[in-house]
Amino acid sequence: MSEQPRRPQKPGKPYRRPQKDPVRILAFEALRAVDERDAYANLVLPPLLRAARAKGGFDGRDAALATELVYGTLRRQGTYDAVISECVDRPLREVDPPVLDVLSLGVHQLLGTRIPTHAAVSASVELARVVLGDGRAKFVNAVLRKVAQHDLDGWIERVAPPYDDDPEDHLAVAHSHPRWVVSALWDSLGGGRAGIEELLVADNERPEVTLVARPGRSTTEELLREEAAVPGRWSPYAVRLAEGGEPGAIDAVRDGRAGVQDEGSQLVALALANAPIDGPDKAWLDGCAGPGGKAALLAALAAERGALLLASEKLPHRAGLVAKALNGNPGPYQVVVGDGTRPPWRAGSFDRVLMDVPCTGLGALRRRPEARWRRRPEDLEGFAPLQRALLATALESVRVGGIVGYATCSPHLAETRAVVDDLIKQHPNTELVDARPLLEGVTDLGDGPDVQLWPHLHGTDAMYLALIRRTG
Ligand SMILES: C[S@@+](CC[C@H](N)C(=O)[O-])C[C@H]1O[C@@H](n2cnc3c(N)ncnc32)[C@H](O)[C@@H]1O
Repeated sequence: MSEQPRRPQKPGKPYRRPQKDPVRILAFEALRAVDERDAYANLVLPPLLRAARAKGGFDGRDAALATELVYGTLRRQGTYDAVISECVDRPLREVDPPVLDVLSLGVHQLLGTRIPTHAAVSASVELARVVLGDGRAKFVNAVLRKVAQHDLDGWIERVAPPYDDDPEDHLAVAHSHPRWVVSALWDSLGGGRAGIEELLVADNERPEVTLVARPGRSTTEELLREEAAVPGRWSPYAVRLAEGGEPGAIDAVRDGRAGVQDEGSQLVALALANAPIDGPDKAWLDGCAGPGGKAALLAALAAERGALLLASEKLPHRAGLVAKALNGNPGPYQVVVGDGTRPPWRAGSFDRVLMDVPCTGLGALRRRPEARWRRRPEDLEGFAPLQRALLATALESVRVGGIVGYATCSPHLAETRAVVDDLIKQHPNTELVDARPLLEGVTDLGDGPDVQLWPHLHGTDAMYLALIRRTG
């Protein structure tokens, strides 16, 4: 018996397994960790990259792309959220966070990299198929096709209010900073549109890696023998690493004779060390020393002068990092666990004191891509009493004629000038010292006497330094 002829089947699309792209899967995992566990990208990423490289089939270029995708997506999240909002039919808070992460990664590839449009969309859809499933991959595909209709400038024109209507909101959306941060940076920077825009642009760029050759332990000549090394801009101890230079591969860094340190931090330590004082110069204090970058430079400079550095830090594990950074210092030093608001040392016992106080870190946004979204204006209220108490300790710990450096890695006026002005008023036997001449060769330092460094003007973090002499 012959079989009844079957009705020809409609040829369905054969199922194709999603293509696993290790770079994008890793980038997605890092974003999830930052989102879900409040992790820091700069801490989450290195172990993920190490594990991927150890598994094999993941080279330096893959690592560079994964890093760019994670950092770029986080930095530009404000702009990208505004774009995605225009392309989905519900409020963003109703989009599942993992879906939003895949979309943001896709938007960054479309609007913030040179990856061709079709590759950016198809790689994102494949990623969605792997980590979200086929159904949601269709949604990702539809949204990203809408995003691909304009470039970044085109989108900014559509989603940011015109500058003339609302300058701060325009800058916030266009340059992906929270509005309150734009406002605070602008207050501190002063000036018109050009300066603040340059600053916001600089905050969105990847900072160079800068090394410090700790005096007496290494030299810039030694570091400059590295292939990727070029001289620093301002600090006589600084060497910059061009793209691709790996500090961990440098002997002097591995054995602590040199370290990774932004030039702004080097300048702060140098200015304090070089400020003129009369009388003895034997005892130096770093009252907020962890993790020890400035302490290591100060200790090396102190050693050249036969002075001792006491490095104090409240948190034991951070004091441990200080001890590691100072290990091998050619001169005398001591590391103690101590609360700077209840100092275990006698008043008036130091010739030089650094208080590099805990702060919002708004001056280091280049390095911590997610920090701008985590900080809240209320954080300032939390830091204010601690910053004042620590500066008060510094002013009491220094001897008459000695010098205090008050530093923050934030340019927010509430953490810089407001603290210094209050404390000078409360301690009549103190005076501000012009810090500018102590930053030799550094330009654009404003009216003084304190100093505010800026990423767009100096290529450094936005470090602040006030030098204060105790006069009685
Ligand atoms: C901005 S960081 C200092 C960075 C350090 N100077 C460097 O260059 O590596 C501030 C440090 O102060 C510490 N700290 C916070 N409260 C403190 C207190 N009451 N007394 C002493 N240190 C404190 C924090 O744990 C943190 O390590």
